[in-house]
Amino acid sequence: MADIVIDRVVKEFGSFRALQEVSLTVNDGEFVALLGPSGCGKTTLLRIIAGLETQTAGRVIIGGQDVSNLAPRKRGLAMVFQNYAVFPHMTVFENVAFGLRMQKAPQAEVKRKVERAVALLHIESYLDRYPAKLSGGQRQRVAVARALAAEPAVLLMDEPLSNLDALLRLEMRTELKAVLREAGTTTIYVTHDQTEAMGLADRIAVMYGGKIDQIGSPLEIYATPATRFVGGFIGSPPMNFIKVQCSQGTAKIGDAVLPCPTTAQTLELGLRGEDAALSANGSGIPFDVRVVEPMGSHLLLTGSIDGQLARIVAPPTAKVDAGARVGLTVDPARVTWIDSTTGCAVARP
Ligand SMILES: Nc1ncnc2c1ncn2[C@@H]1O[C@H](COP(=O)(O)OP(=O)(O)OP(=O)(O)O)[C@@H](O)[C@H]1O
Repeated sequence: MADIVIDRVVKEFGSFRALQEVSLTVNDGEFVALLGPSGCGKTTLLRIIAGLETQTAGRVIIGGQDVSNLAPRKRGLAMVFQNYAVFPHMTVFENVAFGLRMQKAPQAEVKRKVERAVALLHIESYLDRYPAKLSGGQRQRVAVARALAAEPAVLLMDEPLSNLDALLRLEMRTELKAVLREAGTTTIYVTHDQTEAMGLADRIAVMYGGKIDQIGSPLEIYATPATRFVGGFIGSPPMNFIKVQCSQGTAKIGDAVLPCPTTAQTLELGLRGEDAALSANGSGIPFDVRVVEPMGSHLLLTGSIDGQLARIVAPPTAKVDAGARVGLTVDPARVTWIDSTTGCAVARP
């Protein structure tokens, strides 16, 4: 079993607390993405799991063994980091074969596994080259191939696709998911790209300010964000937050009436742009359209609801002009209610 338990891990750099009692369990064979904005502590947490950084408090347990104080190479894991460290004095073939050679794998097996990994990463034509003669993206692919070839039980990755162009990135993402699933590799993957996290991960841990704000499946964190931060960070366009007056369990916005929770003093309506529909007769929540952007698959409408910024997604052929006031209908079962004071979601009524 290669499950990973992160138990109340704290990391301080001088007086700055980069991680605040982070706990997380990654099941055997599971793919968990650590997602969050720059500086939220993703890389620090990954480096602590790898043993490249020492935690101030807390424990890391891999496959039932407390590895908190073990050297990185004794933790039985493979890593791919952003700076794609490859050995400059080795050819691509020898770089990719490195882990297998360390395992003393027979030559035929080394050849077979290297061939499979390089084919996957589309670097088979560079096998005899040295890293100095490769582009940054190619070197990054060598680093990923090297980690995959050794078929590790645990794989840690920090933005491994960040230097690739958009199309290759999409292709690699799909391939990586297929390969890791097939191999049953337990993976922790750091990214600030929500599309990458949503596409790859079984579960996503959304981090903010040295803490995990929410952990859940991509659909869970999209449909039921636990905090204002998660709602605004996940989804495109980001969730809209509209301050509303709530009285006796109902909120009135224009001629729309929504049931609202009574457990919070001040509330914000969290509304996904794609969960609002243009009403046929202009009734519902009034939305003042300022800019219309035809995106091909949809129209992105930016404007305001009750003077507050909102972005709404409309069908590509909808007839909407900048400057118009339109009405929006929403399904009360699809909105999120946020307690303005705490920034946390409260249960729908
Ligand atoms: N060696 C260090 N000394 C002091 N502060 C550090 C050190 N390493 C990281 N930090 C701080 O800890 C916080 C978390 O850094 P970390 O690199 O984990 O963030 P991140 O979420 O991975 O960001 P990015 O996506 O930009 O890499 C940041 O505020 C960073 O400035």
